[in-house]
Amino acid sequence: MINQRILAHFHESAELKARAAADLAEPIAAAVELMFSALSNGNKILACGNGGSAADCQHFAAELVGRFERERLPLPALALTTDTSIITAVGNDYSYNEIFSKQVQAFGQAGDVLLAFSTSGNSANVLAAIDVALERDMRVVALTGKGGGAMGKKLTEADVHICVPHDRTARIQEVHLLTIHCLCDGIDVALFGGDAND
Ligand SMILES: O=C(CO)[C@@H](O)[C@H](O)[C@H](O)[C@H](O)COP(=O)(O)O
Ligand SMILES: [Zn+2]
Repeated sequence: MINQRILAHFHESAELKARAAADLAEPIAAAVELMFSALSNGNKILACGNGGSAADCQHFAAELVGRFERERLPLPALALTTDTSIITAVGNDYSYNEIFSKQVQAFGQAGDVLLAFSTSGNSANVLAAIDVALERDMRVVALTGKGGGAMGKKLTEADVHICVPHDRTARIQEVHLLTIHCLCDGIDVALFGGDAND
């Protein structure tokens, strides 16, 4: 019984990844271009999301500040999910919906990129962060699922929407993680050309 369920998880995840590749290659490539151009201009990437997506933000920032597969200088990426003092103060004194938007107000500058994760596309604190980012002339790379929700409707032509074609949060998150690695690889290739494994 449990083995059947495990097999089903693996099959569903593999099937989604294979099916989504064709749809997502283009927006992921656009996101690499947008991020590389921002980094090349001295701008930075701020990342926000809740729960599993908070972990995705930290995973991405770690690979940019540390490294992905190749040695290189640290790149400026900041997860807005890690400072418990800021998160608890803003959550307590204002509202949980403002825990990311206040940080975008504090750290975001024109030309920076907001990497916004939400599997539903409907998390209010991520939506508020996008509002502030757009007000500040930042670009947004949105990783969503379930049709993109309210986030999909907020984005402009200058932003990038990577929407996983699935309705199950766990499956969407699994494709988001693969996407993070594609973004890191794309940035390394833009910096150095070729591929570490060529
Ligand atoms: O990791 C998971 C589920 O796999 C959860 O922690 C999940 O991230 C949380 O329920 C989030 O609050 C969902 O928010 P969102 O993806 O809809 O923005
Ligand atoms: Zn999860």
